Amino acid sequence: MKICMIGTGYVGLTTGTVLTELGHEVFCVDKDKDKISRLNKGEVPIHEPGLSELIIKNKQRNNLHFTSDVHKAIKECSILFITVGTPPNEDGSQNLIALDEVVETLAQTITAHKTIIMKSTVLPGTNESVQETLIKRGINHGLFDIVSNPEFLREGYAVFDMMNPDRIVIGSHSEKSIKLVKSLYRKLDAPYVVTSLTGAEMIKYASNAFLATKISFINEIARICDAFDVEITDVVSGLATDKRISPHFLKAGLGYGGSCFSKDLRALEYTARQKNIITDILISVQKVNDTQTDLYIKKLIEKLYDLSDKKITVWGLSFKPDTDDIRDSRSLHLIDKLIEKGANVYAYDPIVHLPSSKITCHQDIYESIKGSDALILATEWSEFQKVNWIKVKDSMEGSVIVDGRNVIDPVIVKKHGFHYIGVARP
Ligand SMILES: NC(=O)c1ccc[n+]([C@@H]2O[C@H](COP(=O)([O-])OP(=O)(O)OC[C@H]3O[C@@H](n4cnc5c(N)ncnc54)[C@H](O)[C@@H]3O)[C@@H](O)[C@H]2O)c1
Ligand SMILES: O=c1ccn([C@@H]2O[C@H](COP(=O)(O)OP(=O)(O)O[C@H]3O[C@H](CO)[C@@H](O)[C@H](O)[C@H]3O)[C@@H](O)[C@H]2O)c(=O)[nH]1
Repeated sequence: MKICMIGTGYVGLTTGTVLTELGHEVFCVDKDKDKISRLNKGEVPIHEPGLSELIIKNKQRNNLHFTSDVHKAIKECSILFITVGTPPNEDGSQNLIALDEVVETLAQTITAHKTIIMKSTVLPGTNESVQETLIKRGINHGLFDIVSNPEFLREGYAVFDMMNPDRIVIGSHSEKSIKLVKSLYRKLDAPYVVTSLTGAEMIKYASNAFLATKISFINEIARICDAFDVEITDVVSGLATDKRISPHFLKAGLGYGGSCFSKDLRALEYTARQKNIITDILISVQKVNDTQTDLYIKKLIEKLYDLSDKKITVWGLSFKPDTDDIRDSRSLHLIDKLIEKGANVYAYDPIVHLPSSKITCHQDIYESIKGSDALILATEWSEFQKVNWIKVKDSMEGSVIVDGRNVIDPVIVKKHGFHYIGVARP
């Protein structure tokens, strides 16, 4: 089947590429001409394990194309995916500028039947309003169907998650469209959840809200554990064996970052408020997350007394390992707070190099800790677990390590003379 992917970002590029792997022909479109030109030259604009290999393979097979000619791509294909960004506005509401642009393009272009599949995360009611707009703009109701097909991939595992989804959610009342979407994914082994347009939209928000709640829950429990000198990892082991709880998403740390959780929780809270629903749980989840980095700044101050003019090294800038994405990264929040306190911040990340005048970014991990008073591990790249701690200790001026992700073995670093501060790890 011929598919047009409108928006070639983390989701669009991965979805488009995986769909070619499933046997379809895909035209990935983006209004960012530079991105399209880089992709056509063979450059992959994002870091996502396994993605480049699949792009190269499917470009060679001539079933993956990159273009900025959206009108032509829409005309060419009867299946259109929408994968543009839906970032937050200041007040938490959803910024739909990109989606509105796409709808306008659709209104100008559609002359033959299209199945429009919404993969961008949009609030309940958005797909119905897209439908109404197209009709108002003169597109006959019989010329298109809208399906909500939210995406659940995690960055860093995007290809794996798309190939091995836990479920495929389809929101539609049209039997024909439901059949069509199922046929797109027929090679995947996953259960389908078929519901209404708004039902599918809501499933996406409820999933992210639940996952973020698990993280803030365990971070709150970690705060209590810390006060009682209880090891959080023991508590999690005890919780994880209960099948009703599950072992996943219970890693205490600096909190959740990334382009989705904070944005989606704020949008859900905002839209609920429009209906006079006060989302006490969602508000608390965000409050815990927003204050989580402060706890570790406080612990650092307790050790170093004053951060002004101290040299602090931060390892990890991306919001999680195996991605170059720094959107809402906890590491960057932490760095801002360190700078506010007068610290000189040095950083190292295996992929991300920030051209910032506020911090010094090193390309070599050992260079980054030379003369440092303290080291903070903010993102758990696997490289950090293989470092030579003797070399690190010799290079540093001080001996404090803040392990914001609980991945360093405290026994080993203490043996090398470090003062270890983990997340509820007495
Ligand atoms: N990133 C994730 O892990 C993830 C996972 C699931 C769902 N989502 C959702 O998917 C959507 C996309 O997220 P993303 O991270 O891929 O965003 P992104 O910012 O990486 O990519 C969006 C792309 O759309 C392009 N674009 C904007 N307006 C356009 C237009 N009018 N025509 C063509 N292209 C246009 C942008 O140039 C950009 O390349 C969001 O709604 C997000 O919430 C993201
Ligand atoms: O136990 C955990 C798990 C995650 N995190 C943090 O939570 C954030 C988000 O991690 P993760 O969910 O793995 O990455 P995302 O790529 O943001 O994926 C989330 O957001 C996507 C966008 O909506 C959804 O598609 C995914 O299902 C959902 O997991 C990161 O900062 C992690 O460090 C923790 O602190 N503790």
